[in-house]
Order: sequence, then C-alpha cells, then structure tokens
Amino acid sequence: MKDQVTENRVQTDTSKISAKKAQVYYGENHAIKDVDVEILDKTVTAFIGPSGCGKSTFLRCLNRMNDTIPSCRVEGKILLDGEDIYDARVDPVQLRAKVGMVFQKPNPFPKSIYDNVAYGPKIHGLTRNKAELDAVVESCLRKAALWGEVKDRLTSPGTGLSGGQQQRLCIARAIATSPEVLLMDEPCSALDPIATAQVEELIDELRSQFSVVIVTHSMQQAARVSQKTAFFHLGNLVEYGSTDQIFTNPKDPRTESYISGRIG
Ligand SMILES: Nc1ncnc2c1ncn2[C@@H]1O[C@H](COP(=O)(O)OP(=O)(O)OP(=O)(O)O)[C@@H](O)[C@H]1O
Repeated sequence: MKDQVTENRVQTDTSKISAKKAQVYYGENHAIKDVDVEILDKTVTAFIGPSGCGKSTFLRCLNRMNDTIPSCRVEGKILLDGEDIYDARVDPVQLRAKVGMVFQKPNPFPKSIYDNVAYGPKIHGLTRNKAELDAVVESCLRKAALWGEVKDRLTSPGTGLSGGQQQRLCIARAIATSPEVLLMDEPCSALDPIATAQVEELIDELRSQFSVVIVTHSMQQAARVSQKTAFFHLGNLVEYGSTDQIFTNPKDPRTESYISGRIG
C-alpha cells in the first residue's frame, strides 16, 4: 500500500493517546465536538485546519492545559497509555511532565539558560546531585541542538538568546522531564526560516524517542515534519490519516478544499 511505502519511517502503530468522544466547551461555545482519535507513539502528528477550528483547544486537552481556563469544560475520555488523564487521582503537574508543551511564542523563564533546563528535573526530583543535573542539562541542550551555541554562557539569562535559540531552549526545557509526548502549538510561527528549519529537524529527531503533536498553519510544514495529519473544521475532526494520504488523496471534500486553499 502506498501509505506504507511513504510512511516507512513511522516506527510504531502503538497508540499513545486515545481520545474518545472528546468534547470541549468554553461556556456555551462547543469548541470540540465528538473527537475520536488515536495519537501514535514515536510519530509526529500534525493538527491542521482553518483559524478557530479548535486545533489548539484540542491540543491543550491532551495535557489538561485547559484546566487553567475557568470557562472551559472537557467531556468524553482522553487516555494516556489507557489511563484517563482527567481522573481525579491524576496530578496535572505530573501529567504535564509526561506530556510536555512548547508554545507559539518562546517563553523562557527569567532565569539562566542552565536553570531553565534544570527547573523541571529539580521540581520533579529527577536527579540526585549536581553532577547528574549537569548531565541532564547538557544532554537536553544537545538534543535541542543548542549546546554548542550556549555551553560557554550557561549562566546568562535565557531571555538574552535569539528567538530561534529561545525556542530551542524551551524545547530543551520541555524534554528535561523525559516526557512521553511533546505537544507543540505552532512552535515555529515566531521564527525565521533558518530557525524554523532547525526546529523541524529537531522534531524529526525527537520522534525517535516519543510522540510529537504539532499544531501548524503551514501545510508545507505539516507535510515536511509529520507522518500523520488530523484536519479539523468547525470543532470537528473531519479527517485523520497518513500525511501523504491527507495531502494527496483526501477523502472528505472539506479537507480537499482546505488543502487546495479554498477554505481557511
Ligand atoms: N481561552 C478561551 N476562552 C474562550 N474561548 C476560546 C478560548 N480559546 C479558544 N476559544 C474558542 O474556541 C474555538 C477554537 O479556538 P482555537 O484557538 O482552539 O482554534 P485554532 O484552530 O487553534 O485557531 P488558530 O489557528 O487561530 O490558533 C474558537 O471559537 C475560539 O474563539
């Protein structure tokens, strides 16, 4: 099958996150309607769709980031490895260490480069001593392709880096808690083409370790970085499939209209 040929880099068909009849409301506004989807492990999944269709809202459901919005209500089930993440026993802070997030605008803490990355391992007690923490910081900065540029100024403020470097620092910070899933909400929208290419390359490397979900407005980016694509429209998940199939042979006329530029 064509899917399998073009998708030969997908390493697994194991489901990492399952949404079952997921609904999200902001007060009366029904923003996500009946979404069923399986997000695969060690795969990059792109969420695409016109502005306001609910991509970010659905992304934020996956690590309970919507909990911070008072008017927001989530119904249905979101399971991480089969466990309901909305169960009362789940601690959202622990959940967000497992399901990390990188935002549209780089948002380093007003701390040193070192402390930005060390923060998560410290608060979650993931290292036993300074040497271990140093090793985690170095390894995450290396994975984020930033080590070479910052190794001589680890004590300088993270906010003093360029936009692209700040975003890679935020990625290093997000991976420092050894997440199983990384959620990225338009991570390149504030970056220039060179920084975008670096982050895209990084995304491709990260998926050998965990599942990555990326919201993007750029169909070119979705095609470059993802193996699976979900197309949202007016709060509905209209179509989900291999990125190749979605872009070359969409089944739903709404997907076709969007990818050919007729809606959005
Ligand atoms: N914090 C919020 N409070 C109230 N309504 C919200 C909030 N965030 C999003 N919404 C509403 O939910 C719907 C989906 O918005 P969302 O931001 O998830 O869409 P999106 O597809 O990510 O859009 P964009 O591509 O423009 O970022 C919209 O009707 C929006 O107005």
